Amino acid sequence: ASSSPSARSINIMNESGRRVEVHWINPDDGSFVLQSTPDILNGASLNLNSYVGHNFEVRELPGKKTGVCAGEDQTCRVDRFTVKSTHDQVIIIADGISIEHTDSKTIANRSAKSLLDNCKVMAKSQLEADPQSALSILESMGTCVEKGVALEIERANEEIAFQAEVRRGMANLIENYTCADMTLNATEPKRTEYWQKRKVEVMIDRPSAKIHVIEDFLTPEECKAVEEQAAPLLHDATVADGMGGSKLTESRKAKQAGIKVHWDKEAEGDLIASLSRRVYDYVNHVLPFGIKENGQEDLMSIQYFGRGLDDEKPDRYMPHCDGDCNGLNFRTGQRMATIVMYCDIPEVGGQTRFRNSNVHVIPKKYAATFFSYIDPVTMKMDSGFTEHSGCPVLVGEKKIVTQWVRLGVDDENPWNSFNTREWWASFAFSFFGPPICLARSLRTAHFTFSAPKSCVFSSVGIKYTDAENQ
Ligand SMILES: O=C(O)CCC(=O)C(=O)O
Ligand SMILES: [Fe+2]
Repeated sequence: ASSSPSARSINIMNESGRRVEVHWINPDDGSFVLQSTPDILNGASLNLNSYVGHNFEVRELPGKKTGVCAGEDQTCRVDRFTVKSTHDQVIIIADGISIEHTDSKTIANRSAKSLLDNCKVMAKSQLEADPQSALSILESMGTCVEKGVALEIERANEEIAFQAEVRRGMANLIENYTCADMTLNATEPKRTEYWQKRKVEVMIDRPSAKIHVIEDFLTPEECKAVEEQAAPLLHDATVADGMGGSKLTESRKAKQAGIKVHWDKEAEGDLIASLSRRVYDYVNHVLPFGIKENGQEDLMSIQYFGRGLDDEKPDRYMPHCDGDCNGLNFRTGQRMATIVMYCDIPEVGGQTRFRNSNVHVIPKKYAATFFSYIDPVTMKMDSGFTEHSGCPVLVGEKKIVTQWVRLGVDDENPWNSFNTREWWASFAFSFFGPPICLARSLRTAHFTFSAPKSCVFSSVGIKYTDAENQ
């Protein structure tokens, strides 16, 4: 039951000075069902598992010695509450059996108020001591509030960091189990919307992290067009080996090919151009950036081939973020959204998993997973909720088309003029080039141009990665 989205765990605290009991009010017939055995003594609390919208009645009980209640004319006082949709609800039964319904918002308000009250007291006593000191009082009031707020934020950040670490640790542990669990159902959406008559399942909707699954995003014909253009260009997905070349990587095992979009043929209905247009239309439907195709990366055809259930090194894409997911500021020209479109679905494996969000997408033919990792208001990047993986493909083939979407690119500043931080660092090094890189670039003469910039200087922690390899 606790997995139902309307399930809420509520904490009832008795601060009334009296003994009370709590009844659930059955909406069908209005009958009362006692929830508290034994009675809740003053100072005690009760934890209830309930659902949003459920109603409860709190009743004062007669004193054990006096045999009567403390209300007017010895009446037993009652109050009611309804379970709200907020999480961490705390019901406080206060003096006079009056119910205070608190949650994270009211608790925050309360702590803000007490912070301010403390500062006011300080200011007041300062003012009494020296009525002429208004300006300096204003200053110390400001400092007082600032200190208090900073302390609160620091505490909250510490808590967030702690929780994130626990969450990451658990996600690491369960990655392989969840990919291997073929009985695991696709995650239930938070809500369903429609876009151009297509069903959109909203999986998470945070300011800096959104994940949508869109049905029938592309057509069989569009898939075929991409596949045909990809066929002669397919190559192993690689990352730089740090020695001036590239190598196969454990983190990403698949074939891929960049798919150029012929925008000049858009007007005549070119399939790939109209698919690409739809991608940008969707991005602009979700994000307020007015993204254009100019300067963006090509579409990417990625193909995973199953080699059987006991393949020890199956095609897969290990957990990664497509752009920055460090919670820091967006950097111009970098990726901030992705659409993964599913053309061919494997028989076993190949789910797209967002392990930190517990979002598990079982690909459907012609559907797409959209995710964005930027808060368009603060321009801060996601802090890991959109980290994702393509689970091992064991039986059958998985063919997807991915568009990594950047912000801040145009014809004059195309995506490959930005590249990553690491690229710039190693590019700078390529002019001075430590001996090992120079030697390498001489040895592989035909790679002289590209070799130096792929040098890895692990001793100084600089690594070359190109956009494709993220
Ligand atoms: O294969 C998948 O489901 C995920 C692909 C992916 O992560 C990407 O294309 O960036
Ligand atoms: Fe990815």
